Amino acid sequence: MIKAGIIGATGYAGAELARLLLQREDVEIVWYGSRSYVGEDFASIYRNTSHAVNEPCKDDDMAKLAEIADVIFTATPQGFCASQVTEDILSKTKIIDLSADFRIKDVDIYEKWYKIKHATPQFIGEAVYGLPEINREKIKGARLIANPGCYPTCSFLSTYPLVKEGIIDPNTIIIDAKSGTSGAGRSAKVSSLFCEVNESMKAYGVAGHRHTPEIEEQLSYAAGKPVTISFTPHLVPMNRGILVTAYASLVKDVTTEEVKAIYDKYYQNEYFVRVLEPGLPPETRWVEGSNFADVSFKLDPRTKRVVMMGAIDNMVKGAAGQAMQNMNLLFGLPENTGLKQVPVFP
Ligand SMILES: NC(=O)C1=CN([C@@H]2O[C@H](COP(=O)(O)OP(=O)(O)OC[C@H]3O[C@@H](n4cnc5c(N)ncnc54)[C@H](OP(=O)(O)O)[C@@H]3O)[C@@H](O)[C@H]2O)C=CC1
Ligand SMILES: CC(=O)N[C@@H](CCC(=O)OP(=O)(O)O)C(=O)O
Repeated sequence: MIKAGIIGATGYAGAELARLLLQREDVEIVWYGSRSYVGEDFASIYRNTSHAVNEPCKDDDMAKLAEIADVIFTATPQGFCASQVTEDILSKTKIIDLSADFRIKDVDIYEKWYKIKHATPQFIGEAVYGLPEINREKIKGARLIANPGCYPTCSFLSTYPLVKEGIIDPNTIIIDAKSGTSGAGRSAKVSSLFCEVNESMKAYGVAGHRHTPEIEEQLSYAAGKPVTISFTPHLVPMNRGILVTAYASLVKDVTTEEVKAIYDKYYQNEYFVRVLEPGLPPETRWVEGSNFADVSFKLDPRTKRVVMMGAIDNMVKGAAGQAMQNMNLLFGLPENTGLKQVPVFP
């Protein structure tokens, strides 16, 4: 039995993780961590877990949790995990951090984009970027996993094969992304209110969203050289889902069949990445509630560009599902254990 603790269980990502972990016979959730609801029944906050959970929320004491948990998930705001982790904790348990604290290798870049001082930069080097499709072997032996951001997961999976194969000029990549409102978390903010979001759409974080350096870093590894991209996220009036439409200039003449063969080369053995027929646009509704990432592309000979597209559920492949995929790897289990859900529709 894997004993798992969730700090930040009362947030959207943490509660989604609890929902996924509760379906498993081989995992026991030993800690539902919270800031605001300590002592209150978790199932009274997330009533979808009534009859499945009979536990009060606990605090966010990572050191205490490390004494009893085989794995700790931190689904907490930026800065929390970095402020808590110690060598002692890492010697007793494994940490999967859903925040951005350990995703970016250059601490100066992290501090510049997140506008907070990193409390434990000594652990950044050993943290493994938890995108299993790319870093599977490294993840298996890690103590500290940096679970990727939702936009970076979808952006990277959509563009990676063509960057890796040198088919496109990576410095011409423009990523247009849309997210459902759950991506903004559960805490009260004017920008997340019903009347602010419903029946409207807007770009935000234009030319400055903090996921930009995370996407650039991962694409730079794939390209083998520094990559600078344009990334514009949009907030759309739906609960879940991320849709990416990315554009880049082709550097050689390629056919649709050749590009499809490249996507298949990288993803045909990936359970969670579904390469659609060329030109068939991914839709968020076909991945909702699942850990799947649907990707596709269309060549545009007129502009000599390719349009790369992807869809994920921000709460699952973009957060909790990917975290559980990483946990499976850490514990030597088949990667899709507990994650074979067919997407919900309608
Ligand atoms: N939502 C999403 O789609 C995704 C989120 N993430 C990341 O996951 C993390 C959680 O996001 P999300 O669930 O959306 O956020 P929420 O705002 O919904 O939840 C935040 C959680 O952290 C707790 N918390 C708040 N402040 C503190 C603090 N100072 N110290 C400790 N715990 C605290 C909250 O406790 P309480 O409410 O009990 O006070 C709550 O459980 C973030 O780092 C986010 O960037 C990553 C990918 C996707
Ligand atoms: C719609 C919305 O607001 N989305 C969030 C992304 C949340 C997330 O996954 O980002 P991190 O894990 O990197 O914090 C945002 O743009 O900040």
